Amino acid sequence: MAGSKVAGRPVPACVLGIDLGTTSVKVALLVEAEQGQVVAESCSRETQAHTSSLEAGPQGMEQNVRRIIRALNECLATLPQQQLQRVTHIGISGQMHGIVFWKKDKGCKWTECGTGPAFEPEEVSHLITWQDGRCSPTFLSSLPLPQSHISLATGFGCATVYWYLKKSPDFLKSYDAAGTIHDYVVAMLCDLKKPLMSIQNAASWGYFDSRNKSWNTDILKTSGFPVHLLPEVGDPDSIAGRTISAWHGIPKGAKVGIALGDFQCSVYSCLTERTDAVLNISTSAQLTISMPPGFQPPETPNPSSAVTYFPYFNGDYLAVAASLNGGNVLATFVDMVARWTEELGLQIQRSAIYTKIIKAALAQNDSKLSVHPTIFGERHIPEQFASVTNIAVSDLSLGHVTRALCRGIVENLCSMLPVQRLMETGVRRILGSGSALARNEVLRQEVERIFPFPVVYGKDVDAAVGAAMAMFHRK
Ligand SMILES: Nc1ncnc2c1ncn2[C@@H]1O[C@H](COP(=O)(O)OP(=O)(O)O)[C@@H](O)[C@H]1O
Ligand SMILES: O=C(CO)[C@@H](O)[C@H](O)[C@H](O)[C@H](O)COP(=O)(O)O
Repeated sequence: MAGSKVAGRPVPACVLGIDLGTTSVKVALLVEAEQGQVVAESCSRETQAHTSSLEAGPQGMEQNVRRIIRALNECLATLPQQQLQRVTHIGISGQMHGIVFWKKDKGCKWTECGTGPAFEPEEVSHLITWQDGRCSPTFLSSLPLPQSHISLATGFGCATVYWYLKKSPDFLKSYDAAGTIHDYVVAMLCDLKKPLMSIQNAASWGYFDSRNKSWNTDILKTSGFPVHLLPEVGDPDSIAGRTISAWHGIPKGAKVGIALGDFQCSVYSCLTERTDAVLNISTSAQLTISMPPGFQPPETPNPSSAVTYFPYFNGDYLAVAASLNGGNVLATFVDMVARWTEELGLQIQRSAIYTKIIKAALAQNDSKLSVHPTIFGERHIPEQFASVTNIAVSDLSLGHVTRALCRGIVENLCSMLPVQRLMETGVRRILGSGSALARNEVLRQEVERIFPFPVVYGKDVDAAVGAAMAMFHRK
């Protein structure tokens, strides 16, 4: 059942948007209304998917795909059946750069659950995420030079494949398909024999030439890279296929869009003016501005540059300060407080710690502490870790430290893409997105102090909304 028509094509009645993030899964149901698309329902669930890496040890950052899909199923099970039965299109986004391997025809099995058929992962590897640190700078420099405008970094899909090829080759022999976690979900829903990947995600894997939209196949083949694992690549507005089964009440045959980058979808959910800058703080953090139509990134990257150019929609690019240090810094601080508390013999829920540190920081309007928060390094300076300076005995309360930490996260992003450059490019407004921002008033206060522009906030399901909107707006 479709709504009105646009350019002769029936407009979807109801679209499901999904975001498979690093910390949580978000889903959103969008319906056509007079004022445009509106969010009728949404849900988020933490995945708790972090798991140890058998091959890479402490440098590995891997997630259990079964837990990610379980969180997705839990989210969908909360949505009203009568709405799901109206879904005609599904837009899917997720954490970029990472890689999942699976065995073709055995990637999942479909079973009956409370809300109809659903799939469960079968012969699937862990997700090696964008936070993975197994590829040291020395290892990366031993690899062939990519023909791409984006510098190769640890946690990028192709770098991870090279690591397995050289350090654990038997691992690769078990699989004959690969993609990001959201490419995996698209492939399972549509029973794709060959995974399909959007330019947005291909650019995040490395060894991808965005200009001619192709993998560096010759470079990769010459070095023994298993090119059969590389997905087919398609434009961001492509339809990957149709669902092969009813899914949580969504009718069989629903159109599924090619999987998209989460940060591009977060931007797409709110960016309306070219004078807008988007600040997304989720597990990671990105500060982004639009590049002019027709912009093409330089042929070769500047590895020391903190700004990269990421494919967006319709051939456009975004200039992005993509920090590895966002909400994950706060999550690590909360985890540290929890562990210290447990060592002192007390138990306190991490959710309670978030509430208390935010409340303490709201009561502490300023702090002279200076926190450089890069506990995860940054891609352009991987070995510069965090530091705290100007520590006075008067500034040691939980409130001081939390306020300084929130300010440091925002200042770090501004050191990568300075306010001065935003002003020079004509930015007039900051659009805020991501759960870490939506759930933390101190972080919002520090954003509003640091940026000399009005700040407008989205919801905490922005990338899921953006993925759904992209389906509505397909040409
Ligand atoms: N109870 C909470 N209160 C405030 N912030 C929280 C809370 N729980 C998690 N967060 C923040 O939210 C971040 C995760 O945001 P989310 O949008 O779920 O990430 P992603 O999109 O990467 O999966 C965490 O890194 C943490 O900083
Ligand atoms: O690192 C970059 C871009 O290079 C980020 O924009 C990247 O998309 C994100 O870190 C990952 O997609 C993870 O996003 P999230 O889970 O933090 O929302």
